[in-house]
Amino acid sequence: MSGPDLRRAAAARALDLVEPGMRLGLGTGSTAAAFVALLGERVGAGLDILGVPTSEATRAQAESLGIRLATLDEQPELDLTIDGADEVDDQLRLIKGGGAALLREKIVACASRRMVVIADAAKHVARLGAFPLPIEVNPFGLKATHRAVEAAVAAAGCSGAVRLRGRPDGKPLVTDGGHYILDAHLGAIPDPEALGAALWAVPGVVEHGLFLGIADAAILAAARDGQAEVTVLGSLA
Ligand SMILES: O=C(CO)[C@H](O)[C@H](O)COP(=O)(O)O
Repeated sequence: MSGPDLRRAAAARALDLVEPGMRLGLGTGSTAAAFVALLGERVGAGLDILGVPTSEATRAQAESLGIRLATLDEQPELDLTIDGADEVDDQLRLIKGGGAALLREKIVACASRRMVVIADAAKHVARLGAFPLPIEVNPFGLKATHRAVEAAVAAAGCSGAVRLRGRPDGKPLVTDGGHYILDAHLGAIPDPEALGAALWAVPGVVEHGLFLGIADAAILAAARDGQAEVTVLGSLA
């Protein structure tokens, strides 16, 4: 059972939540892409839904599959967002932004009545922080913001390096919104709420990848006896 099989199993369970006429937030990343691919098949078979993508990559994929799309300005209230995550804990707190789409992902998730995470069960952790926390920042005054983020991280009881995310050509990665990403390599985040609040207080921080109190449920797929076993954290109702 491979990673793509598990991602597809979680995505297939999420597809059961989709009803005709729904306005859907479409996440970003390989697991969200598995969901969009399955959704595209259903749309091809006649399902009518409206999607709001969380990145240009998801927009391109959904368009290629014939999924009807809108912007969040055209459709500011959504029924359901399905998205992946980099980590999820028992309280449905998430780290997101490994794919650099955290800003649009958080805006879209918060505009949705429900957000459901789909992921390989390996993303389910006892404590957040092994995955580097993405922090989206304005390019203006990067050095000052970088220092202030380091101080905020320390004030929230965390330690570790904060690094500017680069591209393979060595230049900084630029998000769909024209910002940079600082990745905080913390190992563990003892108090995610305190860290989120501390990061929010830093001028230049546009958004951080802690999704706290946003997800309603997580669909997690693990391999068991050669099959994908799906478990649910929270409620899908
Ligand atoms: O937050 C994200 C993108 O910004 C993704 O949802 C997250 O990185 C998980 O991606 P994948 O499903 O490829 O593991």
